[in-house]
This record gives sequence, C-alpha cells and structure tokens, in this order.
Amino acid sequence: MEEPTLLFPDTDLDLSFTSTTTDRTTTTTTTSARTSLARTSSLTLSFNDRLSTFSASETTTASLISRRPHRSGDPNWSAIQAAVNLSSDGRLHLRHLKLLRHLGSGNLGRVFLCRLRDYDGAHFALKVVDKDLLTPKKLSHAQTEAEILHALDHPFLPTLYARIDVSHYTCLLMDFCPGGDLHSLLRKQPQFRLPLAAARFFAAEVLVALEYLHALGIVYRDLKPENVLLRDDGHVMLSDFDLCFKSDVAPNVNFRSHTSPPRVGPTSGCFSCNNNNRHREKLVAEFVAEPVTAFSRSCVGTHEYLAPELVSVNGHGNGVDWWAFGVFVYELLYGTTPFKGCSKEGTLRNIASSKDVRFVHVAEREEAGMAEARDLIEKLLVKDPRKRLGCAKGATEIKLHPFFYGIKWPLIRTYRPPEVKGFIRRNKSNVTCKRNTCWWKRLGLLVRNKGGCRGYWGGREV
Ligand SMILES: Nc1ncnc2c1ncn2[C@@H]1O[C@H](COP(=O)(O)OP(=O)(O)OP(=O)(O)O)[C@@H](O)[C@H]1O
Repeated sequence: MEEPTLLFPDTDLDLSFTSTTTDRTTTTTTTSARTSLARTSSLTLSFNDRLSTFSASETTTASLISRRPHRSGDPNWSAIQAAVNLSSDGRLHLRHLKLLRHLGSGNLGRVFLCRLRDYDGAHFALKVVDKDLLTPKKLSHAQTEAEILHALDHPFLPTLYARIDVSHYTCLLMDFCPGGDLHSLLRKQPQFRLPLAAARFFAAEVLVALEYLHALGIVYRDLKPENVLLRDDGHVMLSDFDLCFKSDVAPNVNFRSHTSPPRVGPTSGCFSCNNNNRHREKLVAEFVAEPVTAFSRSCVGTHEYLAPELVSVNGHGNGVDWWAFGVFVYELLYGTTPFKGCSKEGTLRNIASSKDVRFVHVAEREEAGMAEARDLIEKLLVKDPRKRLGCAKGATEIKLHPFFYGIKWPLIRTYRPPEVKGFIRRNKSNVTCKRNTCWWKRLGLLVRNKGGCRGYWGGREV
C-alpha cells in the first residue's frame, strides 16, 4: 500500500486537546458535548488519511461563496481566488490550507487558525464539523449555521469564504478574529467591567449586527460576550449561529413625529413669538425590518441570558434578542449578569420571577452616562416582551435611546475602537503560532505507523 502523504506536513496543530466548554457556554440543549469533543481530537489524522486515499473530485465538494459587495476589496478574497485559479479543478481544497493552530471547540466542532498554503498574508478560521459525531438535533443546528453564514454580508458578522465538504466533515472557512472574545477581554478588566465609552461602543456595534440579522428574519438567540469576537482592528464580529432560527420579516417605512430643538441664530432670539424659536415638530421616516411574527418553542440559549418567555417555554420570538442585549449591556458595565443565582436553577428562577432588574451599587461607576445606561437596561429587561424596548420596532427604537446619543450610526464601522486594557491590536500578517517541530515528527510517525488510523493519539484512546 502506498504510504499516506501528509497534507498538513508542517502544521503546529495541537491534537492533545481537552474540552474547553465551560458552564457559561453550556446551552440548555447541550447533551454530550464532551464526548463528541473528545472524539474529534483525531481529526487531522482522519483528514490526512482520507484525503490521501480518495481522489478529491470523488469525495469533496467545495463551494466558494461569491464575493460580496461590502467586502469586495478584502485581500482574503483575492488570495483565495489566486489559489483557486491554480487549482486543477478550479476548486478550493483542504490541501490549499495550512492549519496553524487550534483556536477552540464548541458544541458542533473545532475551530482552527489556518492560512493559504502558498500565501502567508491571509489568515482564516476553519470550523470543522464532523457530522458523524452529531445527534440529529445538532446536525440540524450545524446546517442552520452553515445556511446563515452563507447569507451574511456585514462588517460585524463573519464572511464565509468557502465551504468544503470532505467525506463526513463540513469545513467552513471564515474570517479569523485575532482579538479573542469579549468575555476574555472582560476578564482582563478591573472587576470585569469595561469603561463606559468602551461598553457603549461594543454595545452599539452588536446592536447594528443584530439589526442586520433581524432584517434578514434571523433571531440570534445566543448573544453573550463569548460570542462577540474582536477583529484585528478592534471592531466586533458576532459568531456562532447554530441556535438561530429564521422567520419572515416584512420591512416597513414608518413615520414618527420628532421634536427638534429651537433654532438659534439671527432670526430667533428677542422675538418670543417668532416661529423659529419654538420647538418644531416634524415627521421623520424610519425604516423598520423586525421579525415581529417570529415564533419558536424550542428552549435554547445560555442560562444567564435566557429571556423569561424562553424560561417559561410558552414560545418566544424576536424579543429574546433584545432581552439578551439588555443582559449584555449590563454585563459589560457591571461585570456580572443581572439575574445570576447561586445555581443554574436559581438563575432561571430569578429570570422567571416578577422582580425587576436590580443594579449593584458601584460608587466609581457613577460616571456620566450611567443613568442613561441603567434606563436602557431597564427598558430592555422588561419581563413582558410586548412592552420590551425593541420588540415592536427593533434596533431602530433602541438606537434612539439617550445612551447612544451622538453615535453616527452609518459611520460606526469607521470609528476608532476604544483603547481597552488587555486588547492587543494584531497585524493580520503577523499572527504568531507556536512552532514545535518535534511535535510534527511525532505526527508523521504516527500516521506512518497507524496508516492514519483515527482514534489514537499519544497512547490515549480518544
Ligand atoms: N472566526 C474566529 N476567529 C477566532 N476564533 C474563533 C473564531 N470562531 C471561533 N473561534 C474560537 O473557537 C471557539 C469555538 O467556536 P465555536 O463557534 O465552534 O463554538 P462556541 O463559540 O464555543 O459555541 P457553541 O458551542 O455554542 O457552538 C470559540 O470559543 C472561539 O474562541
């Protein structure tokens, strides 16, 4: 038999991985994540084996997602296009990618940092899902995630560059966020709290991302700092779309009355009866695309972020995202979540109770803007979704709240992100990865000895 060739020969991928799933990330639908995570640790060996023994055209289907308008200038696209042009069948394959390291694991699979083999300027995140290890429910979540990623085109959401299906693996090639996630950044702050300006900035960008998802009829259902990743430039990227559900949405242009302040200038002033000196009311057109009829009964999400209607399992809609947004703003500013109890059950009881949100008193938190922040949180954490801010008109009405006063929404992607303790701006072309040649030798040996057999690493059954 021909010796299997290694397709990731100088990878630094660490296979001796253990589950990183924490209590925070556990969803109410999580079942045997640990088992599936442990099994997926033999992934690379399987890849090498399969790709070396099957002809690519028989076993792989790869779709290069078409270049989208707002990212058309993205150099990652050009790099991928160059690789595809050189490919004999005009497709992107796993052999074009070089895995650099393991970034993390979730319910559905593992995420790796990788780059194009012949071009070291473009880094990507590769999410690898082993469909054989998933329950039918998780399989449907994986399918949902892939479909949603395919539909997105927004600066604060991931770009799906390609989807590669190899045997029972689905690999999704996406933007890599070198800044880590907001939860880790919070852990680096004094008392886990962000300065108000930083919290406002991140909240505003997440709001814009949610607005876009809702305009597509997508209810996200998994907002939490862990799922807010930071790009190299400090702007956010919402991740993890497996718990989303899709609904219809009917965009509308509404008119609301807006009172503008009196005009000051030479024509106003001493004449109190002058029309220009009065508050003037005018009609302002506003675009609303909110999935108000969205409805689901499945209880998914992260305990501390679950809306009361999710806890009561009577069915829920778009409002769960606006509730979670309230919890999110609270956590950024207070370093904890508002209904956290001593146990998961205690947390759920607090959420379901009729008690309103309480704010921990933090003397040094009384900076300008905190009163507005508390008011916004109170309006979002209204237990009855019909009365909750955002449920009727979505982000359009949340953006008008005084907490966000002064933000020029269409320009937000051009804002300079705040300097935050612990955030290191990384140059994409200078992503570091641990080198461990001895490690690679062990991998080569293992593949040769076992013929790339899956299931063993370092003498430990996985
Ligand atoms: N695009 C990315 N850039 C950088 N790191 C990423 C990227 N996507 C995911 N990660 C890292 O990989 C980890 C696993 O991500 P993944 O989306 O598979 O699962 P998760 O966020 O833990 O959620 P879940 O288990 O609910 O699916 C994340 O915690 C994150 O640290």
